[in-house]
Amino acid sequence: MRFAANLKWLFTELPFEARFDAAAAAGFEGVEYASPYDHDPVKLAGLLRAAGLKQVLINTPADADACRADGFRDGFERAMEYALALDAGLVHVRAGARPEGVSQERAYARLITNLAWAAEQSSGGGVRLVLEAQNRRDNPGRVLRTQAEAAAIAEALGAGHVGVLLDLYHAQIDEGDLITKVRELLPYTFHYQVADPPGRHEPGTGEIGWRAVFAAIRDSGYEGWIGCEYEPLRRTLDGLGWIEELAG
Ligand SMILES: O=C(O)[C@@H](O)C(=O)CO
Ligand SMILES: [Mg+2]
Repeated sequence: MRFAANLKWLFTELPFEARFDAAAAAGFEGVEYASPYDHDPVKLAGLLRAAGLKQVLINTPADADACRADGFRDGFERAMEYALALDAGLVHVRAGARPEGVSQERAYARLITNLAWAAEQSSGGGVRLVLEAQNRRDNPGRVLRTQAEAAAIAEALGAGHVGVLLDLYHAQIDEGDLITKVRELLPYTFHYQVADPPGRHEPGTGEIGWRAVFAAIRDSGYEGWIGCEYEPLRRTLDGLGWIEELAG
């Protein structure tokens, strides 16, 4: 299994630019971070190259949620520019939270319309899009509510390059039954992220049975990356033993 360091969450003991080398020195071959937009893409590409790292995933900009009527298209185009500059294979298209005064049904319809447009814009370009259903406790008002909804949208769009980011932290909080999800969502799962609830720290610090879950991922034949998107309990390096212990 291939683990990517999420540089928004890991190695925060260091300034952002220094996290690339730190991740590579710790043995990571890939990195992800939600928002590259405060940085020059050429500079980011140089940091990746110098550290010998692959950029695995970025998000669409935080002010361009796909459930909104305004701003999405410009934000998506910006995300695609960064994805191409960084050679990022995956763009997480943020579904976002229902705008005030807008019904769930209307926001959901807007999400589908925007995603259909984004799927068409990005078809044949080598960048794949993923949808992440986030838990309702941390994300009140979120429009994409379940892992099954995310998979159903990917299926309905039928684009082939739109799939699911199965974040096991969110999935555990709202739904549980993770091993079934790993197996049933495999055709749609382009990316995983991991953290252990309730604290969102390293796997092994909370309630998930990680040995069985990682064994299910391995047995499923999943070949993508697993993003480490957790808040280290102490220093990042001190907490990396779970990779060998639970997923080795
Ligand atoms: O799970 C999360 O919070 C992230 O993957 C994210 O993309 C936040 O928008
Ligand atoms: Mg996530």
